[in-house]
Amino acid sequence: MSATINNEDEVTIEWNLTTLVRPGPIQQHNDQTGVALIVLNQPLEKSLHVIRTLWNNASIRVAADGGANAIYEVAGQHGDTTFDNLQAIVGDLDSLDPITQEYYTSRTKPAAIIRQASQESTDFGKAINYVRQNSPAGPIDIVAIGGLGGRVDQGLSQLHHLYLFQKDEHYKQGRIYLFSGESLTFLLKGDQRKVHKIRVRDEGQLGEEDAFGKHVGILPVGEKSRIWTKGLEWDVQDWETGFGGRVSTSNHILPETKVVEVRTARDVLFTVALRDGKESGVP
Ligand SMILES: Nc1ncnc2c1ncn2[C@@H]1O[C@H](COP(=O)(O)OP(=O)(O)OP(=O)(O)O)[C@@H](O)[C@H]1O
Ligand SMILES: Cc1ncc(C[n+]2csc(CCO)c2C)c(N)n1
Repeated sequence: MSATINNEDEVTIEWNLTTLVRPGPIQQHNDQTGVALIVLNQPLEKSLHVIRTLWNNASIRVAADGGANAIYEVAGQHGDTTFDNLQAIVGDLDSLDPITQEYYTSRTKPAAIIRQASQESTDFGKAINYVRQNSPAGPIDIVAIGGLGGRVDQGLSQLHHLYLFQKDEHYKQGRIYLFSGESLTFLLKGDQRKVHKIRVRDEGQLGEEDAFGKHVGILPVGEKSRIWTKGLEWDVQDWETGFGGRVSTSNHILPETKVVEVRTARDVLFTVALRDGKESGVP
């Protein structure tokens, strides 16, 4: 996942989504392997299969406060040791269950308990800062396991964190992906000279091997934008989008598309569905 300058005017930003969700090392934007995982406090059982893959692919694994309860409830308390190598629990710790804390601090490699009492930032924010301060090899991409189906303020705040922690136009501090049950969401930095090339299928991949479904949304959450797309059923050119105006939801990746291309004047959220087994992955 990298950025290359094509000519004076055009920059390609590559997003290799397929490496995130298949077993094996993940290639990051800076060509290093590994990714940091942050677990938020949302039910995990519906997407446990993908979460296990993400967990095994990660090099740093952190729970934001009550996120540790969520992993204990789906695994530890049932004798499933998949998540026992949790590295740290970070937050104000008002949600951390004492049984969860006892469990993760008594593993062979105990989790660190990092209490930050501030009531001015969320546990998600504290966890992002912790990861960024504890990645010795430099900037690291983060996958946050959340869920937008809980409280609306918390759900919108999860999206807000994608903006808050990715102010740099070149994602110099690392990219952040939000995995929320049925979809993967990330921030496309706005600049008409940038082409975001989003790989959703590998070359030669057959439809039944697809990790992603066909549904795509492009959401101008912060401000209005103009967008251009290639590879979707309803491609648009210089299309104004804004809340209260038009937004692109339920667009479809075409069956022959391996890489979706998006240009956007301003920052927008791109969201792609995970294949759920019922969906074929092709329209
Ligand atoms: N009901 C919810 N709906 C959606 N996301 C949630 C919800 N509860 C918690 N989260 C997410 O999980 C993180 C850790 O949650 P935690 O268990 O500490 O809840 P909290 O103490 O209410 O969160 P915070 O203190 O960050 O507001 C939060 O920062 C938030 O991103
Ligand atoms: C205007 C304003 N609104 C809400 C909070 C409270 N708050 C913000 S983040 C957070 C969670 C800490 O874990 C809490 C309680 C505030 N400080 N300022």
